[in-house]
Amino acid sequence: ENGSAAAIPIDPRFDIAYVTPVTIGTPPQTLYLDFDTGSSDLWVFSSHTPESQVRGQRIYSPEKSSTAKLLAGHTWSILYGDGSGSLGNVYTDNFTVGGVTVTSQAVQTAQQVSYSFTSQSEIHGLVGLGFSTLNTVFPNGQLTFFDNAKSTLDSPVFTADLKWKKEGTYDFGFIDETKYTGEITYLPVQTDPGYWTFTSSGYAVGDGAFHPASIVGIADTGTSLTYLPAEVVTSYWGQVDGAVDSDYYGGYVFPCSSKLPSFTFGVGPANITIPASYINYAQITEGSPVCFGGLQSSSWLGVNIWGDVALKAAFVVFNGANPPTIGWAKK
Ligand SMILES: N#Cc1c(N)n[nH]c1N1CCCC1
Repeated sequence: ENGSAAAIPIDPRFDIAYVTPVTIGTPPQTLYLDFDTGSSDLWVFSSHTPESQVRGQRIYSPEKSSTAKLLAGHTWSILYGDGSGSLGNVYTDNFTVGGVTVTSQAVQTAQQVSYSFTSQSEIHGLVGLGFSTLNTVFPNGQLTFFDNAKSTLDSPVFTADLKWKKEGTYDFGFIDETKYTGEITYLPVQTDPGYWTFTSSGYAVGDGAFHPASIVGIADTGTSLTYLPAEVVTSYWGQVDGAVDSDYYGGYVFPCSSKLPSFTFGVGPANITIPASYINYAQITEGSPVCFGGLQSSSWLGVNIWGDVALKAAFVVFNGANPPTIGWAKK
């Protein structure tokens, strides 16, 4: 059975993250979760989360679900690259997204969440869509929703059609030809250690010359911005009057009134152009004349990340066949 679900920006001012409605258990409990191709744990705010750490989030209560089963002796603990994290225990239960149901999905219930999760009331947990090798459940790692659902889908794929300041969609099991233009270019994926890792063929700043390069990075729906090698972002921000790489603000900032160039990245023989508006990410604070860039350096990260700023410029196919590939199309 195939499916389709909304990817809703959690903030109307800028695309910090997207959430998607899911139902868990019997009778169904609806939560809005962050679908994240950069991790592989499905965890939720729950009746096991201390009240002091819950601030408006919906919670999953396994004790209210007749189909919930404790996965005895199993725990989990995850730390994300931005320093946020969570931990807890594990149940299996019915899990449905956009009409696709997995009857015994490992649902990781949070017993602790870090403050950055407590402070974001619109995100009720995560659905990891990375490879199951990254799952943190101990002693036995669990399968992602996609790995569990794959065999029931017409095709072992899911697609991401994220949008700038608008609602997009995640589709499961099929490729909707109405969502893109031209051809889809498929690239090989390196599945070790478990991210959707691919190699971009280069970049161009605005209408400038294309610079062939091999940029190895991960396609990560759970990261707001895009983080690329210093030489790439330096050549981009070098074209913007008043842009500086600020220690104070933790990245490239620029006068909000500046005209930004677009950014084009290569996908095999094809390319995707990120409009300048997507790179004019947000004012530092409400009403500030200083704006934060959507393109930042990856040098302190140790990995290049094609986050939402890049993904929303394309229609992206996450092909879970053997071997997996990743497809990119203009839209
Ligand atoms: N850091 C980080 C990160 C990432 N690279 N992918 N998803 C992430 N998060 C999901 C929720 C919090 C951080």
